[in-house]
Amino acid sequence: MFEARQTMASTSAGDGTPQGAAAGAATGGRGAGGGEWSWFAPPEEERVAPPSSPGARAASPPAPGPYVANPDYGRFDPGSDAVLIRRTLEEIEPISQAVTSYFYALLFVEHPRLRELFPASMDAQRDRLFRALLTAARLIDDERVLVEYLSHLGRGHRKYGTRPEHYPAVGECLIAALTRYAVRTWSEEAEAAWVRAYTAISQIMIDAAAEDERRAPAWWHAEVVSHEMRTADIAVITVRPDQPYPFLAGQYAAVETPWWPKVWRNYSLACAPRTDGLLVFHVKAVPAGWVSGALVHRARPGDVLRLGPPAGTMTVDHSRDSGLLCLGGSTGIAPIKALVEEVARYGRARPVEVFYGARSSHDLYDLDTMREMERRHPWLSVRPVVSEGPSDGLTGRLPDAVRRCGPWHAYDGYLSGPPGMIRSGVDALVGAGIPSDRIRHDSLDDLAVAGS
Ligand SMILES: NC(=O)C1=CN([C@@H]2O[C@H](COP(=O)(O)OP(=O)(O)OC[C@H]3O[C@@H](n4cnc5c(N)ncnc54)[C@H](OP(=O)(O)O)[C@@H]3O)[C@@H](O)[C@H]2O)C=CC1
Repeated sequence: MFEARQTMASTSAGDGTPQGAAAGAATGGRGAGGGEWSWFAPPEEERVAPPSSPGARAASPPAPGPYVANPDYGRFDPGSDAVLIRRTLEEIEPISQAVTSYFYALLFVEHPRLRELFPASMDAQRDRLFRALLTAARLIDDERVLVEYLSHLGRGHRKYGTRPEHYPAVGECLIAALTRYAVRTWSEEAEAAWVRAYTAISQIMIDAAAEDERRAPAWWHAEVVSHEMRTADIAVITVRPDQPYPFLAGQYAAVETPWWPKVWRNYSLACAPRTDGLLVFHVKAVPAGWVSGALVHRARPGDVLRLGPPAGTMTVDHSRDSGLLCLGGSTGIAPIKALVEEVARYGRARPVEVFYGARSSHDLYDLDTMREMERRHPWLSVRPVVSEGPSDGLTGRLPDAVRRCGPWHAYDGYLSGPPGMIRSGVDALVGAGIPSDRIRHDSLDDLAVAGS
């Protein structure tokens, strides 16, 4: 069903119950995996792959050529195929756990070598696959956004060691899982639509990865150079990447620690690009958080982390003159601080209003630094907001405090913090007259697993 022009082996999904499947698919435990949706994590041996060229560490050999489905299936039709695909997804959404468990079980039984590419615990991985499918299905008739999303996904998969020849195996097992569970909506037409869609999706991801490989490494090693505890559970961690890390202020990076291989989490960079090349992260250890706990309580200078490529669109648009209205909740102040540094670095004064929220004054762990920046930059105003206890600033919830000030219609909005804060913050900013296309924040789906 799925073929590749060059090196891809043809695979067969089989249609029976995979023996011992559950054992391979899920090992239990709390969610783990990357901070972005992923189907693959890197094989152990690739973690020490040497750079292929002085400038860029390529994780894999050149792509073996375009991946194509059997031409009998024809080209993907965004109109009629999208209808069939959405019908299938609606049917399996309530039983997505069973479908994805079966999918991974089948994948690991049919392709046991692929098991080693994934983290030990598959719980979060299962959710991620389904969310990626839902997102792709939702965007399927918006080609520009879909290509952007899948290209990002394809580039992000390089750090897991994903190769073009992995895609047919995934495709075969996905179709087999859908065949088994989407009993009401499955048909020959539905299957053909899924094959076409999956082929198109894979090709975009493969192409984006291959293009990215020509200009950037798949990951960076980064040595911890300082580790400063700011509260009992928040650390400010500075790292030195092994080669230049080109990013924009306001972006985030996936981080893997040596203690939880193949488990990646997204953290915002808390600085604008610096001349010394160092990067800063603010990390809060969340209860039972594998990566955040390790970064806060275990990491020390000299430890080496891995970083995925920078991502995120919460960046400063220097072609605009409008002010920046920034809401940072707790460690969400990290990218806001980067944005302030970026405005200062660029050298064109624009009003920047920062609302920095936390539960109590004690939790405003970076207020002194923000106040210091405020003293240096007349265009910057920093207002702390606490929801409990005494405050030398505003009290109440962050979005409510912003609503009470203003007017804000001439500002661009930037939000960073817990997903609930971002949702109600967006409502507050829209209510204050800022059009939604001038409001930036990271994807709420990415945030759902970030920081854990
Ligand atoms: N790029 C980004 O968007 C980044 C996001 N983060 C995220 O920030 C979070 C930090 O967590 P944590 O320290 O526990 O945050 P807290 O729960 O302590 O919340 C921080 C602030 O946000 C407010 N807030 C929380 N939920 C809501 C809501 N539903 N509506 C309105 N205001 C709300 C809090 O008010 P109250 O005390 O009243 O609840 C508080 O002022 C993590 O989820 C992390 O992933 C971190 C860094 C970057």
